[in-house]
Amino acid sequence: MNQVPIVDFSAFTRDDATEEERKRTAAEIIDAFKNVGFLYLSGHGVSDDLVNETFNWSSKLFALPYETKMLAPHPPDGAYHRGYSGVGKEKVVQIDPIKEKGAVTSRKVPDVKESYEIGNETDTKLLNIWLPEDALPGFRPFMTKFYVRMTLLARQLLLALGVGLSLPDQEFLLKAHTHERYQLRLLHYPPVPMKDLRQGEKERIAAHTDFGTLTFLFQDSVGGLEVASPTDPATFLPVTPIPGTIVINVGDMLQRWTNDTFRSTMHRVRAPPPAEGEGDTTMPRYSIPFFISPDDQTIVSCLPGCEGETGAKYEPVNSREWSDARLRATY
Ligand SMILES: O=C(O)CCC(=O)C(=O)O
Ligand SMILES: [Fe+2]
Repeated sequence: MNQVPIVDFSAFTRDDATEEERKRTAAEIIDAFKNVGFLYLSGHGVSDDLVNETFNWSSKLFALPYETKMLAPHPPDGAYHRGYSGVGKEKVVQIDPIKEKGAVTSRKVPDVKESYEIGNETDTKLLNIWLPEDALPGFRPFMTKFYVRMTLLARQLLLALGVGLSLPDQEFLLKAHTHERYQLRLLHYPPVPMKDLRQGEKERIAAHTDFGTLTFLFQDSVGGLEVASPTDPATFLPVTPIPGTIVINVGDMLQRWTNDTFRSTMHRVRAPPPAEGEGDTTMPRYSIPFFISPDDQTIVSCLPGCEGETGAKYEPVNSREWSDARLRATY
């Protein structure tokens, strides 16, 4: 059974949506984030054509020769998360998001993936690292357009959270994300021997939590994404691709903001489910996460209404200092 719920977002965003419908949809999102930390969003308004086109650009990018991709190299500083990283460059490690006392697992086995990171084109501090235009003509304007489209969806989701959490200012979270210093990530997991993935000798992406506010993830039809079970965190459940949906999950920052009311759930990418006539090697897999994080220097402290019986569990933290420390640990 698929335990990750599907939420139809059109009942929140439709022009003629009633107050009742908006509240009900927001409540469904809150429930999913409390119980699982993941949901599938349907009715999100990002057209299939646009998503398909984005995947097409992504496969064109990764099909370029390595030397060409390296014309837009990710800087050595992990906190400058822009540009291209080749297979084996990034090693996802899990850091305790709560205690911040360093790595929980000391795993430093490289993931079998390559990635390309894109930020806000209007950001004057963290500039994007693009390929020369003639290496892949049209890529930059397209990705810039897609990025902007995703910021619109992020705004609607942040507003829905304000409604669902009954925040005194429903736009509170929206207002903490005005600079839109988000991150669009193109991921390519090249083919690997099936047995390596099945036996856990290699991973496409090791178990981790995301560290921002929310992640919006588009995945192709290959499969392999797994999420820790809400009832037994040692067991991972498949997040089977559902066409037309976006997988959305809570990041560590939002878990902390909500005083652990929401769950920032561990997830990973392993072997796709066994397929008939499968060979010795997995299919390549492409996915496109879009990460949203608060504005720099946002002080993240318990949201009103999330105190519960214990009161605020955590000291306020500065969002930028916190996430830079995590990013650096990944490189
Ligand atoms: O490729 C995927 O499906 C997941 C990617 C992911 O979890 C991440 O980039 O943080
Ligand atoms: Fe992730």
